[in-house]
Amino acid sequence: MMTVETAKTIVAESGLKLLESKLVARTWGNVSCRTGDKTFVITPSGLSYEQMTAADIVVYDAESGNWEGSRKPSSEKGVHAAAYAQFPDAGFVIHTHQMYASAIGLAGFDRLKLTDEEEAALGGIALSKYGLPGSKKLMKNVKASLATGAHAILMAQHGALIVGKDEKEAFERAMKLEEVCKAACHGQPSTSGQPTQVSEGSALKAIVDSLAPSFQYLAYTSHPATIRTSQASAVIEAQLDDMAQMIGPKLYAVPASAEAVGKALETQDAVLVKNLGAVCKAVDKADGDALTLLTEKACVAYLHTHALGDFVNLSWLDANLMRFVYLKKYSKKSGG
Ligand SMILES: O=C(CO)[C@@H](O)[C@@H](O)COP(=O)(O)O
Repeated sequence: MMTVETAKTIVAESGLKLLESKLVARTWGNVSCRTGDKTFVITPSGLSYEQMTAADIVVYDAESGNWEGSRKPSSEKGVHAAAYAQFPDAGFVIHTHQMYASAIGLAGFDRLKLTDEEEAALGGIALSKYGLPGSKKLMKNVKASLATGAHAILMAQHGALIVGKDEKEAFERAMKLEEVCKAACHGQPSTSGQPTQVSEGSALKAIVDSLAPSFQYLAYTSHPATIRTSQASAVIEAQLDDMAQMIGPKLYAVPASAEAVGKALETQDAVLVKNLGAVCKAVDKADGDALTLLTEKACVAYLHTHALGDFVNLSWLDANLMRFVYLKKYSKKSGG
């Protein structure tokens, strides 16, 4: 078993790897490494990965529920503990909000056709029922899925939990999971059977440039899924936790004019711009990058569930509760 200090260093570095590989946005997701039969080290709750160091990593005792560290442990420590309890040989656990696994976690899981090699590489795959992030209900549902023997869990309407014997295996499984889910995802506009008008990036940029003086920071994206969704619907509802939290219960599409986009951004943090993509109102580049990634993911998820005719919107209460908690609490944590 590696030393606690070594484990803390690996976990801090893995958090940044999670962000850089776009398996998460902002401070979502979490990483842990086993240090004993009932103990592991885990990332703190709500801290940005760019500034995270080994000193921020928390030592958690799953038996007593006690923890040591200068920061509170991840709110998802329960699902990590469940993974280590289920698999004695588990050495590393990551929770992601990865795009395509999140889409398949919404719909189409029963249509996944994995080869024997893919199934073996993942260590088995299962879909767990929904529970609010950090809740006992979520932990119970993930625990039930882990009990099937699967090491890759799609957490419905949330993300994924991946278990490995070490960091290398856990990350390889996360990337393999994204690969097989992307292949099965209908959120790629080209598979939606309709032509996608590739945006005139300059038209979107012209709108952003004209609005820039009125906002602290504007980010934008012309990801094909945002264009396709802007053409398909005037509003989409949150199907995934992190959209509800960082964008809100609804994402609206408005006409491609500076006036319409500017007006929408007075009350919304992200807006789809018809035929062009999406614009996000942020405090800085990191915030803007997170918002554009979540907007792209929400659109991929919408196109996927729309193609399968299987919408799974979050309940009004859950979506608004997560938005409230995010604005009042979680969004304030990033800097520690
Ligand atoms: O979605 C959430 C938090 O809202 C969690 O599942 C996770 O992604 C991030 O939680 P922590 O920052 O680790 O407490």
